[in-house]
Amino acid sequence: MTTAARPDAILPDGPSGQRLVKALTYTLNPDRTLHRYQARYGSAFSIDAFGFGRMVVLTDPAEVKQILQATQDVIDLADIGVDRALGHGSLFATYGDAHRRDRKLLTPPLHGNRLRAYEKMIERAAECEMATWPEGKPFPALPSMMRITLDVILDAVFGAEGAELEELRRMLPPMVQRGTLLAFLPKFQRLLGSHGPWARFQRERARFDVLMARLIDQATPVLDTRDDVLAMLLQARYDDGSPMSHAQISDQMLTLMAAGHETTATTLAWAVERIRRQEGLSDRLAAEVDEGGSALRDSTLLEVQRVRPVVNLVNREVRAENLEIGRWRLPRGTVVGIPVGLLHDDSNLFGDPSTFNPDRFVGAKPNTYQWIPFGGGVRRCIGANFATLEMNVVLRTMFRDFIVEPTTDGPERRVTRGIAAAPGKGGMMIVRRRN
Ligand code: HEM
Repeated sequence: MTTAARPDAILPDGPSGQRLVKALTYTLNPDRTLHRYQARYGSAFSIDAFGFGRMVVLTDPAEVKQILQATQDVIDLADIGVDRALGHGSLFATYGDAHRRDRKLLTPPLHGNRLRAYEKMIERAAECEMATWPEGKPFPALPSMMRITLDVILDAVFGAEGAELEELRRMLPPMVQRGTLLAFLPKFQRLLGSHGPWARFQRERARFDVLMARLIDQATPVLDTRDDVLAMLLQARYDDGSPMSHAQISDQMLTLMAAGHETTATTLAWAVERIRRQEGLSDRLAAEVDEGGSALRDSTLLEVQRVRPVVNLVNREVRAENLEIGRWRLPRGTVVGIPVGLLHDDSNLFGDPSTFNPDRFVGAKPNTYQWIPFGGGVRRCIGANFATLEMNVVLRTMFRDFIVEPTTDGPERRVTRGIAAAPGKGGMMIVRRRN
């Protein structure tokens, strides 16, 4: 235990020495590093991480629950300058009351009955991509899933068509990847001046705003005929009757794309990777589709996200003068990390945690503060229901039309891409069309 910075602070111990080296070690292999520190320091430790600086990592389920349940004046998302990439209006760059107000407007288009409107469209996007799949030859699932989830977002969220659709489809994935890197590594922003990645990102962002202005102009006269998220946001009103500004809407649309595209596609690639390694599972999932059921598919998705969460760490920053939590006293400004994988690996929470067992969730709902691939509390992923529906429809379409061949290959290792931790080979798959 150390008492650091402020004399009244009580922070957990952690590795000392070269901070840059430690941060790099964590970035290159977050899973192994976090497991190692947990074995060495116990349920709480302090580490260095790019973008966050010194961070207190908590893995005790009671402490994690306390963090996720706390109000936003006590602890909120860490401010790591995400606005540089996503804009000041982004849900990731607003806090407290401003965040609550914006979240209230963004929630309806991504929940409840609205989701049903997207189901057919998701199925069409999946069918279109799957029509290109080769039979009997290995190929990685990830690029294919990335194309499906991109098309779904551009349709369901942006309502994009024609020339704008084509341009957004081309520009958004590399732009978001550059933006994420620059948000986490602000020093790169000065690199190479007007020829560097930051200048390029700014040009792309300006072009994105032009395209958004066009999409808004196209949508405005026909709002009542549209059911995409953009059209709903244009009609949404704050409690005082005012609308969201177009600049804010542009920031939110980029945010939804950045948060929802790669995460959903990567989880689907893991689903393929895990399912192929579980004897008989592929056949059981296909039989369930034929019978019109979904219990095993739902449960498989929950279990894939337990054993292979694509977001490694949920972060918060203490806003209160002091936060007393368990043995610790965390002063204002302390960044707290909740390592999703370590919680999911806790044998007190999940029996035989290292075994992939899709049946464990059949007929059993996971605990919201223990199964946390979507984070938790007032900051829980706003797209969780949308992503769950999308993943479900993609798997249903896949098992309806294809036999997914099992494999005896070893597990693919986790590699961190821009935002998500992906299977190292992209989730290799071999399929045959069902007749
Ligand atoms: C499997 C897919 C997905 C995963 C694993 C995932 C995971 C996460 C996680 C871990 C967080 C942080 C939660 C926290 O701090 O407690 C988050 C936040 C967020 N996600 Fe997702 N997400 C996914 C899909 C989506 C989709 C499809 C969208 C939108 C269409 C989306 C939009 C957002 C937004 C806007 C936030 C910020 C919420 C806020 O701060 O209030 N996500 N997501």
